[in-house]
Amino acid sequence: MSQPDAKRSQSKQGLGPRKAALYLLDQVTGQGKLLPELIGDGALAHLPPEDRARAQRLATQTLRGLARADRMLARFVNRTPPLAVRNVLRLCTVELCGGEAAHGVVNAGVELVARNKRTASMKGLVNAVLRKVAAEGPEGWAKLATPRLPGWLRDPLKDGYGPQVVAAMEAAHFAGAPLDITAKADPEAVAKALGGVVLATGTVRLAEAGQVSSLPGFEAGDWWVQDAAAAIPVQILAPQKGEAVLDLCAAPGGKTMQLAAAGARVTAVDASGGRMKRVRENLDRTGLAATTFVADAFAVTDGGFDAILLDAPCSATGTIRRHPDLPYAKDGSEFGMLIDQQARMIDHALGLLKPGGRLVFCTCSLLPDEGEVQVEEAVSRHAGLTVDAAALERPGLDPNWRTDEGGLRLRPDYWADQGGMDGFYIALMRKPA
Ligand SMILES: C[S@@+](CC[C@H](N)C(=O)[O-])C[C@H]1O[C@@H](n2cnc3c(N)ncnc32)[C@H](O)[C@@H]1O
Repeated sequence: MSQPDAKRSQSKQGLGPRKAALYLLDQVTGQGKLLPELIGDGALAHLPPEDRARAQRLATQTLRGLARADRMLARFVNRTPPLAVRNVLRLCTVELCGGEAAHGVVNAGVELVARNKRTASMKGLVNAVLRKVAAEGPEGWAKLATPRLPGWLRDPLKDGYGPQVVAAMEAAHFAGAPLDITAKADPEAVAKALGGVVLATGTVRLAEAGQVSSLPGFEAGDWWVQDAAAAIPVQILAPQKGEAVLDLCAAPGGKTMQLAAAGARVTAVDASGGRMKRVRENLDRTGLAATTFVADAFAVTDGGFDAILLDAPCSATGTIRRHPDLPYAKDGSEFGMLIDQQARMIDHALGLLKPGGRLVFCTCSLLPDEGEVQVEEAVSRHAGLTVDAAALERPGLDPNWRTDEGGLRLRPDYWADQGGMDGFYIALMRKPA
């Protein structure tokens, strides 16, 4: 077969997207890589747009259902096969149990294993196992337990919240997430144009999204994608027109745009040049203004800001609904470094505030050590520093979400009947005048 013919035949069988999805799965589960990194590095660049979207969807769905797929496969496989074969079985199990036609999926699974010299000898096993999975189908799948988080994350979360809350978080992770949007000016008008609903905090939510860049108002810069929880830190900071606000870890810029849209004079800093490029593109698209710098936060020495937003680098464990790769790519070994860096960033940010200035510290983490504990400890390190719990009295923010030290704890299992929200921690601190 000539090369173009071979490509056409692969695409017809759906092998191209599945092969690419498998590459992503192997890299996440075997090499600890994150999907956005892999995709950013061009892992899917060789595919046409439709196949690219399908590959990404397959990898994401497989990771979201991975623990459940393993549970089903354990009934039909005696000895754990090598990772490359296991991932073919997982991918096909998720497809079969999602209602895909058995014939095509089983054939594709066998073909994928057969094409690889290292796994070809296992095609008989794959065929036999996938036929059994196909017989179970969506009904058998629905009877299995909700996928659990791996122990490195489940254990600290159980310590922080108890087993019932962790189970509710896991159910929210498994349910996935809708598309959330922040309107530059008019949420009602954006919701009407996109067929979405306006949530109590002002975020526009769409149940079905499709291609984001082709939605009405994207090109015109009327809105940007931002989880409902991620939109709350700037609401709590409540930037005023003309205030000098520093966004210390700004990329890709969702919060920078909120600050600019409120009329603040925004300085946006991020250590990553590549990510800061996205901030500039986002500002250009939305016609909003901010001064941008690529710099380490600790290298920023010009202070006197009215307010600072510190959306600190963290474990990102609050974003698993949207990033099911995270539990499999990470292992918790970064926690200590991140917690130490967050504390130092809080101290540095306080030095850049004018007397009486406000600092919002937030992380998209579920770990109290990256939230509640950071603020408690900051207050004990800095005489006169206060936490302003009154700043949390805002539309849509349930008083039950408040924490003892005066912050706000958001969890993926909140608003479960409306599609959930990312996990976040947010607190507004005031420097003494
Ligand atoms: C949670 S993300 C920020 C998200 C952003 N605020 C938004 O709403 O779009 C954390 C950011 O911190 C940046 N970062 C990590 N270490 C940094 C440092 N030492 N100085 C400045 N930025 C840093 C990362 O590049 C990343 O973009």
